[in-house]
Amino acid sequence: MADTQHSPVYSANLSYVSPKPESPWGTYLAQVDRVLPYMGDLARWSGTLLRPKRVLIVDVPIQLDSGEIAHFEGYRVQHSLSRGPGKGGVRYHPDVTLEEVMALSAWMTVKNAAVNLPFGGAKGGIRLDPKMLSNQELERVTRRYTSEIGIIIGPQRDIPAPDVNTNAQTMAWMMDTYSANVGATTTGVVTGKPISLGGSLGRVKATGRGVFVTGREAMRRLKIPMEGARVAIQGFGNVGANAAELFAHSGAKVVAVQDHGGGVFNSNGLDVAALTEHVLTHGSVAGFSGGEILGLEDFWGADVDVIIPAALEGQITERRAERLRAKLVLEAANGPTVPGADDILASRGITVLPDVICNSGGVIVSYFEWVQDFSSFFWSEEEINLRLDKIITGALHHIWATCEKYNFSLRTGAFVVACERILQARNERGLYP
Ligand SMILES: NC(=O)C1=CN([C@@H]2O[C@H](COP(=O)(O)OP(=O)(O)OC[C@H]3O[C@@H](n4cnc5c(N)ncnc54)[C@H](O)[C@@H]3O)[C@@H](O)[C@H]2O)C=CC1
Ligand SMILES: O=C(O)CCC(=O)C(=O)O
Repeated sequence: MADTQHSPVYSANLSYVSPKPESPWGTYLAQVDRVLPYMGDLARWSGTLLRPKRVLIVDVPIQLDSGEIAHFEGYRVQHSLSRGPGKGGVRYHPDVTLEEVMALSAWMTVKNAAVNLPFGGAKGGIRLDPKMLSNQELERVTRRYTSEIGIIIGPQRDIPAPDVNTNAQTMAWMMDTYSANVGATTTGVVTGKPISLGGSLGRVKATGRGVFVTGREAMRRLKIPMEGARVAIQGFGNVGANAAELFAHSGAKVVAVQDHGGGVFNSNGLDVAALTEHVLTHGSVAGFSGGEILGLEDFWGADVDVIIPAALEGQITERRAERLRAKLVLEAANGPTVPGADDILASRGITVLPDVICNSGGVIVSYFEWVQDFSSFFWSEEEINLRLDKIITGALHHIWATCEKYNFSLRTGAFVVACERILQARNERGLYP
């Protein structure tokens, strides 16, 4: 499956960002560029994809434990509201920028449409290093950020969720602050909450589960046996660790893992449960005694069948794409592959299962949580996992069939299916006044 080289033609020339081709927003533009020629008359709405609907930058001041006042820059971007309320996570990271959040929100729009959820796309973030803040400081920053973005979020407007360095506790603080500000307990304003506050069973593991389920289906199609398959994973947080557990449980061998602190390798397969325990106590896979040290770049050249980037954007560069030995890349992270690397992987016959389908398990179960909160009727974990499996495999097989029919890469096929739905909705809504 292949298509043409990436060279952005369409650009919205926004005054507030100047993306580089390999930056997250530049990557997103190159991906859209590739599908607009297939949109027919709907392409007249291309600006809907190339411009975020709403961009909010907020100053988040808090008092530190020392008594000092600190200011953090926060963002909430609603890329599209054409198919429903905004939906997408909130990231805490020292490298968060407006441009990154724009790209992440746009990928949410595409993801939600690719799996046909009734949402637009949004994302938020605060530029901070959570390791440098106490739990009390994190709570203060979360509550103040929620109040600042409170003017644009809400259960029918835009529903945040966890992403990198945020979790169920962060969502509980957000839900409580929003509820206090509007004067009513509003569980549906965020998803990924603790179960006791209207959270859904299965949400914590949902993204990793979706990566495993889509990976399993892709492996079947590519005739890569699960039993004994060698797997490498970058990122051992919520997504990477849960995906690792499911692959190991199904007979695959997780031989290489890398996180922000270092890498570990064991050709017989790492003990995933012991590694998870090690990360809980030490904060990183570094120093794990059940494997050898694996160098930063050696991770990308590891002899594996499947490689799973589950950390940050832009990790599979052109140089790393030349080194990869895997047959299949499962994009658990958002935007892990730069456009030039996509072309190299395609020319080397390496299949890339794109983020917008591969990591959609999280937002699918967030959708279930939102629905359960509205009806105050909660489902069993078994029911949730079955419904997740059905939606994600149905979406994957539809996209795969589209790719086979038109000779698209899986990324282009997923974008074609999703963008058609987004632009169709926009077209049918029309312009007002
Ligand atoms: N949490 C969720 O439900 C969803 C997350 N994602 C995406 O999955 C990815 C991971 O998210 P989470 O697991 O939630 O975050 P997390 O905060 O739980 O874990 C992040 C992991 O990435 C590692 N990491 C950070 N910088 C790194 C670097 N420079 N090199 C190697 N590893 C590095 C960290 O050590 C950690 O293991 C992100 O791209 C996120 O946007 C996508 C869909 C949903
Ligand atoms: O669960 C959600 O609403 C969004 C998760 C997310 O941020 C993502 O899929 O990248």
